[in-house]
Amino acid sequence: MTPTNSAEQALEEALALVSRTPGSGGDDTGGHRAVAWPRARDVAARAGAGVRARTHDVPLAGALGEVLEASLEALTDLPSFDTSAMDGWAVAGPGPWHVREGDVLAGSGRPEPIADGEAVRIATGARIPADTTAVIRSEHCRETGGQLFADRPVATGQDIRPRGQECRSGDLLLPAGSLVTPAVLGLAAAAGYDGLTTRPRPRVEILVLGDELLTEGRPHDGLIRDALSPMLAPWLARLGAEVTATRTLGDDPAGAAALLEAVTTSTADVLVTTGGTASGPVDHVHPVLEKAGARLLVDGVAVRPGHPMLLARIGDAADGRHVVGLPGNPLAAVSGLLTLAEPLLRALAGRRPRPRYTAPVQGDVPGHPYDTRLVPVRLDDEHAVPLRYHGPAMLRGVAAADALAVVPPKGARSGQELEVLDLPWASGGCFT
Ligand SMILES: Nc1nc2c(c(=O)[nH]1)N[C@H]1C(S)=C(S)[C@@H](COP(=O)(O)OP(=O)(O)OC[C@H]3O[C@@H](n4cnc5c(N)ncnc54)[C@H](O)[C@@H]3O)O[C@H]1N2
Ligand code: MOO
Repeated sequence: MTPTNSAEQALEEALALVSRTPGSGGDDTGGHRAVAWPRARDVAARAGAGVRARTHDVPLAGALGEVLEASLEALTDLPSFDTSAMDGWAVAGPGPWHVREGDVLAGSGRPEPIADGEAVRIATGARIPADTTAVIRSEHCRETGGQLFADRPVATGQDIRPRGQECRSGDLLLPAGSLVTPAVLGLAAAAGYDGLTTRPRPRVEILVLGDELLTEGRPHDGLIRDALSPMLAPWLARLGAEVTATRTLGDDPAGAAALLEAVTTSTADVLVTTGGTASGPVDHVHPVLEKAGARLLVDGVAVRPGHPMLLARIGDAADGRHVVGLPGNPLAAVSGLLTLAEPLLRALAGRRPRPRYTAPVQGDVPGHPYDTRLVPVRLDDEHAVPLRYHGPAMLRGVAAADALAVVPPKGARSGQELEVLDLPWASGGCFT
């Protein structure tokens, strides 16, 4: 073919540079370049950790799901004044007490000091009048004839939360590196913060490759619905990414040129591509990466499904951007998300690796001779229960799943403990 425009010319040049095809996935080993599944995750995590950290100052609500760049130190004592822990009466000295008119309410100014032998009605959260010796809950006393009588012994200091009980101004509340959860937002607000300094979410651009993809209606005439665009943006957001765009590119030269353009000029921290990772006639990902001077960090993983997945870096380790190439088969793409995208994004966001855990599998699970398998499972109280419809092109199993079980090469016996990768919505691990 003679290139007819610059896009085609760029593609021709890219293809001319290719000296190899990706790991020949049709063989039993997943191709000689395939790395073991645990190593692929490790490489992805290290790649993310090697990138120079960015920080930003955000209003509290914007920090949810991000990681604290600096330690969180209290800007105030907590509580910041002596506080009533109950609705009832502030009293001074031994009873019975003479009832003073007026209520001491939460949020009001400094109350008058209380005289010895006096009681004043007080609300939970109100400032304790000076010289108060105890608070008596309303259900533990009676008021008659302007006098207050306690129904039970009164201990000095009872139901008073003293200033600084939880922390003093300047105390370390949380170390740098902590994940900002809803509870952390609450604590930060209580401690006087309006905003936080955090690591921003990694920005991700999604490029869905394929000529056969429909964006609406039913499949027809050899065309199929694009199952990945609707799935990937929310999934990546649950993994902690800020998804800047999802674009669909054709398998034609213009699509390849657009891919090259995105790989070389995108401002996203991570480009996630789908499809085009294998060795078909229009599988452009490898040639385009080569043309862009990308360095392949992972080129095929010994995992089923998903073995043609790849991870590449554009630029140097500290300031570079990454490309995660997900295979086009939808469950294979999920496998790539959990194998490469998740550890990479966690590390870029400054988050710790996810805690590992295992569950005993229900029933024998066949294995691949050499490769790890990721199998959709439901989690009941005791077991990981493998689901049907786990073929590379199927989403039916994973859509009903809580997690993917990691089945080692050669399979697992019933009851064997398998590592379990929670799906983000099942574990609630990210707050988006
Ligand atoms: N000769 C070989 N052929 C293939 C190999 C191999 O090793 N040697 N590996 C197979 C495996 S395994 C996978 S996985 C796929 C990976 O293919 P690509 O990443 O190049 O993806 P495509 O060829 O573009 O598509 C594969 C498959 O997925 C469907 N697809 C693609 N995008 C979408 C989407 N957005 N929504 C729904 N379905 C999508 C596409 O129609 C194809 O059916 O390669 C095998 N071949
Ligand atoms: O490995 Mo492919 O990823 O089986 O679908």
